[in-house]
This record gives sequence, structure tokens and C-alpha cells, in this order.
Amino acid sequence: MLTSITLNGVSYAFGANTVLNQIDLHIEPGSVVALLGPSGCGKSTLLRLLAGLTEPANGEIHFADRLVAKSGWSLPPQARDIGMVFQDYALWPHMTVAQNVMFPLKMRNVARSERENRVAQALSRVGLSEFAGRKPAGLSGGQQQRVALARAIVAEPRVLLFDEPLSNLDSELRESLCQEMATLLRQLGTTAVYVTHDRREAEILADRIVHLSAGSIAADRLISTSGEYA
Ligand SMILES: Nc1ncnc2c1ncn2[C@@H]1O[C@H](COP(=O)(O)OP(=O)(O)OP(=O)(O)O)[C@@H](O)[C@H]1O
Repeated sequence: MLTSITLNGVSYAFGANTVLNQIDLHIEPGSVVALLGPSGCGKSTLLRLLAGLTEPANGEIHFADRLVAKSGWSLPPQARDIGMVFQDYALWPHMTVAQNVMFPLKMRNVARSERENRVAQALSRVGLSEFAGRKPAGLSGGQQQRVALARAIVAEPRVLLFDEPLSNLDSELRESLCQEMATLLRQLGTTAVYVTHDRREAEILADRIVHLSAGSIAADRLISTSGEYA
């Protein structure tokens, strides 16, 4: 099921420092939205609110018609049906690639036979079928990020969240993985929010770019499939 995301008057502060100021944002089901802006503008904080890693001071967040956060209350991440990809991959070093990817299915009590099929399919989607038995330490940075991507999509969550997933990779690899992720996101059709400070990455990946500046939405633009502003 495709899910919209709606933020109404969402604010967040670290002590006296207001980091997000009354954010109103509606994300259409199945769209890929890039949150773009300079360091410190509040992108990661907004993503953490969507993930349920922190709760808003004010305002409400809905996934479709389900309330997931309001002032002082937040549905925990594991109850939100989300997949996340972080800058630092966050793989479990003691587990193989297949075990890492399988983890969200175990958490959801998916039956063993189904788990194995789904892991194989997710690894195939990211081009890592032959690495299933390796440990993360035996993989390159780009391969590790592909594992993290497979883990994020394996349970077919209704929302995908990305926090600068390509910033630890060198520029050539960043470009090719960005193109691959754009294709994958189109195939999946999942509602996705992608944090980046790289305008080109945002233009390749997203249907829409929301520019944050000092905790507010400074611009909000649809882009066409060719990567140009519509
Ligand atoms: N744990 C914290 N305690 C106090 N202030 C914080 C904390 N984490 C972030 N901030 C402040 O909140 C603001 C927004 O941070 P946030 O990480 O959301 O920005 P960002 O746009 O994602 O930046 P970057 O691209 O550098 O990750 C910044 O001014 C930052 O200094």
C-alpha cells in the first residue's frame, strides 16, 4: 500500500536553539522527495522525526491517516513500517550479508522459507547475490551500502528514509550508485525521503526537492524525470 506523509506545524528545538520551525509538508504516496540544504539546516532532524528516533516539540506527523508523532509522543521506529539507510551503513559486523538483510524479516516474524526467498530477491536487486555469505568487513564501501539498501527494502516497508547514504563514497561510485538507486526507487514505487546536501544527487533521485534553510522550507519544487526542474 502506498503511503502519504504529512507534517503539520512540526517544530523541534535543542534547548533554546529552534532547529525546525513550524514545518508544513505533504508528501504524495509513492513520490521520492529530496530534503536539500546546507549543513545544520535541520535535514537530519526532520528525517529522525520521520523515523521515530526523536519526537516533535509541536505539531503532528501522519503516515497516510495514521498519527505517528505529536507533541511529546512518538510511535517507535519498529512500529512504523519504515526502512532506513544511513551514511555509515550501520551493518552488523558479526553477521553475514544475508543475515544482515534477513534481520528485518525476523523482526516481523516472516516464515523461514519466505525469508530466504525475499533475501535472495533483495540481494539480486542490488547486484550482490554472490556476496550473501561474506561478512561486511570483506566488502567495499559501495558494496556495504548496497547491503544496507537491500536490508532497507527487503520487508517492503511503506516508507524509505535515506540520510546522506552516498557521502562516504568517492565521487565516481557516488554517481553510479545514485543512478542505480534512482532506478530501484522507480521500480519499487515506495514513498521515500532522501536527505542530502548535494543538489545533483537530489536532481537525479527525486521527483521533488524541498529546500530547507535554518529550520524552514525555503523552496519546494517538482522536477521532471529528466532531472530538470519542471
Ligand atoms: N545533539 C544535539 N544537541 C544540540 N544541538 C544539535 C544536536 N544535534 C544537532 N544539533 C543542531 O541542530 C541543528 C540541525 O542539525 P541537523 O543535524 O538536523 O542538520 P543537518 O541539516 O542535517 O546538517 P548536516 O548536513 O551537517 O548533517 C544544527 O544547528 C545542529 O548544530
